[in-house]
Amino acid sequence: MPLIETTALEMRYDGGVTALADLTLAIEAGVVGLVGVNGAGKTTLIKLALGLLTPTGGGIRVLGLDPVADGDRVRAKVGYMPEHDCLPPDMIAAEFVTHMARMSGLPAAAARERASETLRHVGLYEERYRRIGGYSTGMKQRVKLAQALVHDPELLLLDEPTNGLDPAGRRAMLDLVHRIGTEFGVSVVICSHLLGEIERICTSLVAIDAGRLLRSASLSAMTEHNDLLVVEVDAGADRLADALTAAGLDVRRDNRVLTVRLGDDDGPAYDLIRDAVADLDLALHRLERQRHQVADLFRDLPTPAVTRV
Ligand SMILES: Nc1ncnc2c1ncn2[C@@H]1O[C@H](COP(=O)(O)OP(=O)(O)OP(=O)(O)O)[C@@H](O)[C@H]1O
Repeated sequence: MPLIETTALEMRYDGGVTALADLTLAIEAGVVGLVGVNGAGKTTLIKLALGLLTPTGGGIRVLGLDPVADGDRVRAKVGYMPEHDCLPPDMIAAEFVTHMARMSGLPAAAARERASETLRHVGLYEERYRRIGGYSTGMKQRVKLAQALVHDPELLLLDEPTNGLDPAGRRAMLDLVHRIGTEFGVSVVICSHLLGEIERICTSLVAIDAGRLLRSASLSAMTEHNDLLVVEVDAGADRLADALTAAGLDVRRDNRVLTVRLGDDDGPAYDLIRDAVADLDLALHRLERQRHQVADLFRDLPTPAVTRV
């Protein structure tokens, strides 16, 4: 069952802005990147998935449920980390996250225990009794993540979780999201306008632009090797390219890096490269099968539909 499935989904706001138009997609379990420039319609889709907005056309199902008719049941199974600042500055983090756990229906003692545990998971255990107003942006983002996780959801919806963070903070937040997706077995939809930033932690990507689906692709194919070998030498790449071409291989050279197309039988290419490198007495830096690039999937999208970093 897809996590989120939409059929000809349309959302027109009062005032005439069409945020989503004829959007049909299926988001499968895993860590899914929902990418698109600011204004593409990502937040609108998240709000529709949570039952916070009612579509003006088409349909949406989340974990098999209809968020319009069954919003409470959907929200019990889904954690939501909003993009905007929404934390009470005068509250202590442990109290706030406990409160959110209580709101989700946990009894008082279980809520306190679960809040501590969740704050530990997001790296705020030592700081949990401090006022949120005194936290750094990175710590606030972690509190937002903790309140989304505290009721043990099946699906997490994260709206631009790296917003406002410096590069190290962004990496740390994405590593944390990746751990949640892989170690805790929670599916995650992570919205971002930066494809290049989130692609490394995602199992699939969905790109939208102006409320329409541009591309949806699993990244499993991206982790597969293609049929090219990459060979990098310190110096003498031109001589190596000549020698390999003379030996019958299909070789391209870009400075010190050669790409060699493997035939049906890989063996001879490896042997020929090894022998040529030895004969020419070159320093070999790299010899590996090339992988597909995620960017290849999105290369032909109209710019600036997806921002790359
Ligand atoms: N409450 C609203 N009333 C009217 N228009 C809205 C409302 N909320 C969003 N919009 C418009 O709908 C479109 C999609 O906005 P949305 O916030 O869903 O995009 P987004 O991809 O999440 O971008 P961002 O990351 O900047 O929030 C935009 O043109 C936006 O201005």
